[in-house]
Amino acid sequence: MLVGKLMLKNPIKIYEDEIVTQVAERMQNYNFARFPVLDRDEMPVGILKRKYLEMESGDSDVTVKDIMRRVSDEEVIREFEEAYTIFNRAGEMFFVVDEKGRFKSILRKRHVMKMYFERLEYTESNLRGVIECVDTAVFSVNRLGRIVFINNFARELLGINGDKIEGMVIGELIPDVDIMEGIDSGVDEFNRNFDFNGRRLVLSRYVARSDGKAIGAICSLRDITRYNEITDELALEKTEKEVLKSVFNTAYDGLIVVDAKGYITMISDAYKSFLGVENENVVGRHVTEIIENTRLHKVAETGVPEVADLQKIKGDYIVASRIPVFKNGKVASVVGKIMFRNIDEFEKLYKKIGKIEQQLENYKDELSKINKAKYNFGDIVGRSNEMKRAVNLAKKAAYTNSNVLILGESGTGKELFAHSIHNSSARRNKPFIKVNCAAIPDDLMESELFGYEQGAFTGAKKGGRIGKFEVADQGTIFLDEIGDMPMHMQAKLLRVIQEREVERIGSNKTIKIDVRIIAATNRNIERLIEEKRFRMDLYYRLNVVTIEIPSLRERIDDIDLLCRDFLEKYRVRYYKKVDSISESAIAKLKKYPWPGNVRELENIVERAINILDTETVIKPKHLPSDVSGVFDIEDVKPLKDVLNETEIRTIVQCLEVVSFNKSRAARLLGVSRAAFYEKLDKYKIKVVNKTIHIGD
Ligand SMILES: Nc1ncnc2c1ncn2[C@@H]1O[C@H](COP(=O)(O)OP(=O)(O)OP(=O)(O)O)[C@@H](O)[C@H]1O
Repeated sequence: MLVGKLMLKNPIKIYEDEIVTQVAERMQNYNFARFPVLDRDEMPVGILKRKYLEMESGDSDVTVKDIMRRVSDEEVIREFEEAYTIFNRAGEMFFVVDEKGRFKSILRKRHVMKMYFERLEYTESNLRGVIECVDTAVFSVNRLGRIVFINNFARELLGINGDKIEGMVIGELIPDVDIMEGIDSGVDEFNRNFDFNGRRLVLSRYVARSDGKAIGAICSLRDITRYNEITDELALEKTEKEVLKSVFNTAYDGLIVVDAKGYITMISDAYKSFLGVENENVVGRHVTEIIENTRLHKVAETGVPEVADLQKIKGDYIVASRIPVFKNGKVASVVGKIMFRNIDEFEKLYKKIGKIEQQLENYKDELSKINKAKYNFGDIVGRSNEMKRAVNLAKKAAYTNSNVLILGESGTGKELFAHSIHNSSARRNKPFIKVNCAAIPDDLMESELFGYEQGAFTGAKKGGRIGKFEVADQGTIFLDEIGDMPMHMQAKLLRVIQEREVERIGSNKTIKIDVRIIAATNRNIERLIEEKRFRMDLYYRLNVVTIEIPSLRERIDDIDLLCRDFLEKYRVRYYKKVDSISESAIAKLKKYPWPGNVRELENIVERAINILDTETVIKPKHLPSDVSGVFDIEDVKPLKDVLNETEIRTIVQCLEVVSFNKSRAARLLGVSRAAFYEKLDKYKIKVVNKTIHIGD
């Protein structure tokens, strides 16, 4: 502050030659202790104390000069000097003079001090405000390391609060760092990193001095924990950007990125060379300058993606996709991609996809044919009461959703019933899945029925596999030979029936399923339960409806009907002229005990039709000798042939029973797999599409 600003506006002046009594009278109304005295050239000459004025009352010729004290040089100050310079001078009142030394006014030390103090106060409060506002922790300590001032940011960072912080020793708050170290040498210190309560802080210390001596320190602390994290993130982002850049440039197809206004920000080398601008710097140019018929800038405006759009560039059609990229709800950029450089390539691919789709449809058709039930109740031949009862019960069961258990000897038509029930039920248009429990090795049964996830076990197929229950969803699953199901699988099956959900092997997700179960067995299931080889609880779940199919022995009268049916079936199949079966042949058939039931009868009729030559009526001689009991001289065959025929028949029957599972057939026949294959080869027995062919 300059003196001129702080001096009195209207100073009182007394001249040295004035008569004291007159001056005393004039000064009566002014309550000042001292008055400035000037000569008549307006130059300061002395200081007159009021006390002296009052003491001189009667003498009329005493002048001011006689009683004043002479002014010293120290008491004179120029108007453009700094006012604080008076603090080091003696005296309370100072003469302010112009550059020629002429009196301008007076300056009182008290007044100047007050002004400076107010200004200091103002500055300090401003400073505190600023320090509170900065997002840096700031605190100051005295020489002893006690906190003098600390801003809120620092309190927060150091995790301290309360009024008593000022005065605390900083070394107790931050024990790991000696903030006062080297303070006496007056050295400032910058960016000392240290860890504090799991955060990374940076300390800077400025030494506060007075008269060249350290009197304390002002410190700032910055938390760079997040900064360090950001640095790491940035490094990662940089790597990702590099990867993106190289992907961009190695992509076979053309790639381009434009900003929200359509200016190119990235373009792949492949696209540049396609456009013939490989040697130009096109980044930063508007896309319309570089690409013919482009719509990238339009997509930037509309924000609507365009996929597989035809675009003509240099006379060629290309297929382009334009995908907008949004940031905060606005288009930030658009990525353009030429999917195929030439429409011919696209067409080729399109045709290829078309072919694959067609194949897929064919496979789907095949699959639904495989998963379809073939037979209906109309295919079940039988007039006997037992049979009629079984069919009626099956028809009633078809209308419900209940599980069905079909019991009957081998070849009695259990599968035929299962198909018919499904085809008459509301599920008829949904899958019918047959599982032969006897033909699946124990260790594969779970994956076969419930499927597995990719990587569930060594050898598991990529992508996993769907189980039969899932395939049968909404439809029917036919569990044939249920009596052969291993105990551990019975427990799992029971859970599926109760929970109505399956869990693939290797998965912890359950899949809801809606499947009707029809189970069948030719085994005496009650005995299996007694022998603890079949779970009673599962049995009760399955036999909600039990259909018992009579053996052929029990319905001998149906033999005529069945024979007529099979005759018709194989006559058509083999293009043979066959009229009928003779009464005597029927009589023979009715006497036979039929261990193989209807399947055996069907095989015998088929065989008979095959061996008919010119005759058109099947006679006893066309039946196997164990059926006909007829043994003519013509029937006598070399033992070798008989053995061969028996082997062929046994192998064929066995294969049929085990649903053509060769390993199981070999096991049942008690021969090694290799020996079984030799036999198949010897007799030229082949299994094609679940049908047995004998001969070349
Ligand atoms: N009542 C019937 N009417 C017409 N054909 C029948 C009849 N019963 C069985 N068949 C025929 O007999 C053959 C065997 O029938 P199916 O496979 O249904 O018997 P299955 O009891 O399931 O035998 P397995 O217990 O050996 O599996 C089939 O070709 C089937 O068409």
